[in-house]
Amino acid sequence: MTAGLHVTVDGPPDAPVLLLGSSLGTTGAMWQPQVAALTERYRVVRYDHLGHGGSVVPAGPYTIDLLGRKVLRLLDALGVARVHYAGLSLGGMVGMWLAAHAGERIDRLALLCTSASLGPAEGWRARAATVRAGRLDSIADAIVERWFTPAFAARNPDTVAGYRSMLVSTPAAGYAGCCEAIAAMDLRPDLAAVRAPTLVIGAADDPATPPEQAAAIAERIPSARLVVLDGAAHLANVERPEAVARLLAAHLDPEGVVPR
Ligand SMILES: O=C(O)CC1=CCC(=O)O1
Repeated sequence: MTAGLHVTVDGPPDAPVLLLGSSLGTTGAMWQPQVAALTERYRVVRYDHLGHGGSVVPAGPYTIDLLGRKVLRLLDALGVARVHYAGLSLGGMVGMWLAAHAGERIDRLALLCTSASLGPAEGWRARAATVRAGRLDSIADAIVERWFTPAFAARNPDTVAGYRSMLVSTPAAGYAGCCEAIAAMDLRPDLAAVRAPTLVIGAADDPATPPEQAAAIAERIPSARLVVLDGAAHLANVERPEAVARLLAAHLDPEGVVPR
């Protein structure tokens, strides 16, 4: 645990740091499909959001600002001045906040299956209340159904079960606190301040943060490029592991060799 956040670090110690932020109800383990490819060139640091995985669990509600400031404290504690950052969904929301509010710390940015404003707020507050009442398990199937396409889920029942298990292991206060952060979030006015070269990845079959949300982010960030992946729902890095690894590698090092 560093600065209250659980981190997993892989890759060469002297390589540039790539910080990975995961989605609501997952941990840094969510990024496992990309770790082998990305550690060829980067020191890959995966952190668990506040209230998730092995990180500390304050009572909440949280805000995106609070989640972002925790990441800045993490970078300070790790002694890292500047990083590349890739985040999926909630991880992307924190990434937008970091790039807008601490742009000097973010080199290149990748935002996957995320949104700058994800209403309706009442829905997120109702989900937080359900989870605070101890009923995350009762809504887990409906949540996970949006993470994977039906075809992928039919072919990979064990993978889906593993992610469901990650979801229901999330501390209730942490999950609810992050739902409340999303309810209160509007990052749209911040996006014009993002200076980092940015890759925005949407997924054609993502019902949680549909590709229109990715397009809306890319329109507002001055140096953004948009890619929409087909054959994937919300956890596009799990359904399209090689495609996501290649897109990230090419974006982070445009002059470099893209992994096979
Ligand atoms: O799990 C969901 O409901 C979809 C989602 C929204 C933000 C996030 O990180 O995941």
